[in-house]
Amino acid sequence: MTSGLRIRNLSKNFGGLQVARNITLDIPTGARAALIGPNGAGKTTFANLIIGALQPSSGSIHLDDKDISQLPEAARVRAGIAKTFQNTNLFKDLSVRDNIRLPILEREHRTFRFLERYDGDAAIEAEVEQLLADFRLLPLANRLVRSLAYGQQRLVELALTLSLKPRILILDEPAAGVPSSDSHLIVDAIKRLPTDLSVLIIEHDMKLVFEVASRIIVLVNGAVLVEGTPEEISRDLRVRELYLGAGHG
Ligand SMILES: Nc1ncnc2c1ncn2[C@@H]1O[C@H](COP(=O)(O)OP(=O)(O)OP(=O)(O)O)[C@@H](O)[C@H]1O
Repeated sequence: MTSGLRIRNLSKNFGGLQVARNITLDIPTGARAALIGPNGAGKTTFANLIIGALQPSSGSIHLDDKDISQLPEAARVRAGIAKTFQNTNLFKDLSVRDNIRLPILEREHRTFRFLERYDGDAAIEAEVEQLLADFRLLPLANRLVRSLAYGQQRLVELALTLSLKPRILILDEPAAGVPSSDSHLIVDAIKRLPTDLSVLIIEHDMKLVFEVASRIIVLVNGAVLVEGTPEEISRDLRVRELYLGAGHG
């Protein structure tokens, strides 16, 4: 049995436009992989194929030897594949703690009415407090999300995603919009993610990529140009050409 994500000959066409070309990749359990490439290379499309927001034109995706290629998005979340919540999913006028509690209640199929007091459940509350602690959010737990700095809001998104208990986590531009003075918050949080979680980071910020990734996949025109360790990638002449040329993505 192969543990982790196994992608074979994955292709996607939009009409005549081929945006994923025969992508073959393994993302083993515990991997810290980054997907980089110029604008329009197909990174978001690839992430959407993995989470099931898009169905492939051909090829397969296996998670621990289970073929998930045809599963819809919700079933893939249940199988353990999650992409970070986007800022728009946060309830800005609720506290950080309430925001983190909501997806856990939803996961546990508990009903929660906004205007009623939630009477608590020890196991759920313990999980909420653990996530707050894991993401160093305890000092901010009672603050309204609206009042947080953007980088702190992105940490709340990460904590929310972890409440889904994923096995594969896709971070789509986790530092986008975060001022460089706060990007260490994101880097530190990624470094502290559970070691048995596989992480795929799609990111334009090369400094962040080189700080957290142990494998880098370079996508160009929907195809894998090269895959390797950060050292191999930084030495690769084709990658250097790509990034020294115009259209740095
Ligand atoms: N739903 C769609 N229909 C048609 N073409 C699409 C669709 N979604 C994406 N594309 C095209 O697929 C190509 C890859 O886009 P994609 O957004 O995946 O690239 P990307 O590498 O994520 O780019 P960026 O770094 O700019 O976010 C682009 O040419 C884009 O215009």
